[in-house]
Amino acid sequence: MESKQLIQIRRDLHQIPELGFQEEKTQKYLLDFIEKLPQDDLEVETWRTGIFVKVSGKNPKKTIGYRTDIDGLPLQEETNLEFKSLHEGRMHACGHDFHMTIALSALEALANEPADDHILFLFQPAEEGPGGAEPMLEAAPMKKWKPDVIFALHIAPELPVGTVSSRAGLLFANTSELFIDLIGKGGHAAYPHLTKDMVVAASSLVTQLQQVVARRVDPLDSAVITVGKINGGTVQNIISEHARLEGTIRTMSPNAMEEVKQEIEKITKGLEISNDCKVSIDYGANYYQVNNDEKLVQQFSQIADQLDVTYVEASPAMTGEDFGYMLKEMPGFMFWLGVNSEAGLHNAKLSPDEDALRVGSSLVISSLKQL
Ligand SMILES: CC(=O)N[C@@H](CCC[C@H](N)C(=O)O)C(=O)O
Repeated sequence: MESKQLIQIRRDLHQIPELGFQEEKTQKYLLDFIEKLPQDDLEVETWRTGIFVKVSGKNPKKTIGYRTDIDGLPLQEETNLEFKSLHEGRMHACGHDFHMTIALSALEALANEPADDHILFLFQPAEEGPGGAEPMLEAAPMKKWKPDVIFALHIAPELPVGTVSSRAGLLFANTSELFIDLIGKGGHAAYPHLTKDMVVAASSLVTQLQQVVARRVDPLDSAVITVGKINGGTVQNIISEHARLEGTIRTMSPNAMEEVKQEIEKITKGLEISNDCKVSIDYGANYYQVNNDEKLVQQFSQIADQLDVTYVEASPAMTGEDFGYMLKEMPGFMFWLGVNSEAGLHNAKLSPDEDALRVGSSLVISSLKQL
């Protein structure tokens, strides 16, 4: 696909970001594109707001899967791009517009000239939440066309264009969302002794949660607890009877995740006693770690080399990806694609360099033909 078309597709998709399992316009855009491709070797099935596309191989010995995520984030874009998001409070701030464009360009190349092996493209909803990969694995088309190996990419703002990065073994962390509600007793700001102030309890809880990471997790292992949002109270002179924390937990092993959760439960039990309140915890969506297959990563690094793309050994990251569930079921890998943006992932000013589309596209097409 020409650079001009890659850029146009990316910009079209950038303008219509939608949240997990609400990607109706995105699905329609993708289906319209797929419908215009040569259909001889294609089979297409929709699943919720996602899509499976199988391209039959000429001399198949296996099926290679390629997955892209398709959802956006609940974030108001703050770039001045002429093609900025048309959806208020929604943004492709995690690069899924890039991911989808590269998948479409690879699909077009394969539909025009099928590889030897069967190729299965997965356009997966809800990566940012509540998680589309795990239920998509149970979908009938996945059972029917189950890949032998599978791979995916993620943009990396901190890497220059022309660079990719990956590693054998653990690439992305285990994640769990964290929602904590605290219920006490509200009242007049001047009579705190007659209330159970949940703003004070929530503040203390945020600090105590950081102690789990600093004092409960083995320093040679690692974990993150981030509280991204706190809600509580109505006005300045009313003591709040309710507060809510929203956050995420990240660990390098499923065991560490269980340990962190047990510690959080102990702390909240203590908080109930010391603040005379009720605390409830909801762990929301949980993602399994991304574990890359050593042999496939090595093959991929050689393909990058052939295309004069610089391959850099990655360190494990605390980002999460529900693609980890797919890698639990079949061998494969994920890699970072350098897109050189000063603003990082989940930042309202993220602006990846569109030259990376060409690099990603040629790498994915070559990998689909050679793995
Ligand atoms: C690549 C990336 O940024 N992924 C997200 C996955 C979100 C998982 C879930 N909603 C959570 O917040 O735990 C990430 O935040 O790492």
